[in-house]
Amino acid sequence: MDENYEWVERGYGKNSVKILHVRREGPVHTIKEYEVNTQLTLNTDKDYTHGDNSDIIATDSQKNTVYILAKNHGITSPEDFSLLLSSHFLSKYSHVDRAKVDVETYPWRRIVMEGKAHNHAFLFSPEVQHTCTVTQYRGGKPLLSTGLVGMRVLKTTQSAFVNFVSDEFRSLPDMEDRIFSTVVTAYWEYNRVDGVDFGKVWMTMLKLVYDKFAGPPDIGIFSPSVQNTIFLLQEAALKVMPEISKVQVTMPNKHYYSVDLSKFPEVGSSVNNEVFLPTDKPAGNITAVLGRKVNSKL
Ligand SMILES: O=c1[nH]c(=O)c2[nH]c(=O)[nH]c2[nH]1
Repeated sequence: MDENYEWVERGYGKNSVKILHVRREGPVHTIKEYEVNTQLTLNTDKDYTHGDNSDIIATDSQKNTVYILAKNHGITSPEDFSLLLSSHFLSKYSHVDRAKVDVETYPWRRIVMEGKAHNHAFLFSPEVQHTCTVTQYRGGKPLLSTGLVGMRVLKTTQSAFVNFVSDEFRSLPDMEDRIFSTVVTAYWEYNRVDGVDFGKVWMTMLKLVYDKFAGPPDIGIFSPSVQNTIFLLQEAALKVMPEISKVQVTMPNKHYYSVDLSKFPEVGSSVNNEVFLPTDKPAGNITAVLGRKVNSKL
């Protein structure tokens, strides 16, 4: 390669390897459906610079690896499966410098009929997506991040937005009681992967989203802003899950504006707290990453 150039990024793999794994324990079956991306970075660049393929682990072989490891080891969680794949690629091929694996899960849920869980029938339940990414360098610890993605929620009260900057650009009135709707996305990084129950962490994060967005079923929880709700969720997540090092939460503010019906005499009241205009775009884009301080004891 010309001495004026250097690699900024390099790697190759198979994207969107679709797999359904069925675990059969007598009549009770359990399924996992995933889309897996693999990416390997080699310690040589001769494949790119010289057309020398002798070190290439074909993307087709990477795809086969996904199926073979699933068959031989089973699948418990996307995190465990990604870790299995990344460590396999590094231990099997000594010329692989970095392995990266992404998993997107398909949200199947066991069907429950009259309170009884079905043995082998499932419902596609796309309320919330579970994703994860593992990046592992040779000789290094795997860096694992999990995503809780696309969870659309709405509440009709216990949300306000007042006392923000008032200047010549402001048209929004103070809102003491408004609709709050968002699509929650949370990504969190683990500070360790050994002995972690990833399924339990996932369920805990889901419960915290309910706790901090919705609150108790009868009275809810007050939100003075999307920013504050994001922080309360992040703080609670770091508090109750020591295995998490940082958490990014994004909550686009999907606005619902009260329709102005004040000019219509046939509408008895000038107050309208029933009819709203859903406004998906533009949406407020509110996000933050909260991490632990270096040397933090918590
Ligand atoms: O919770 C909110 N935060 C904002 O920053 C903002 N900006 C806005 O127009 N509405 C809202 N709501």
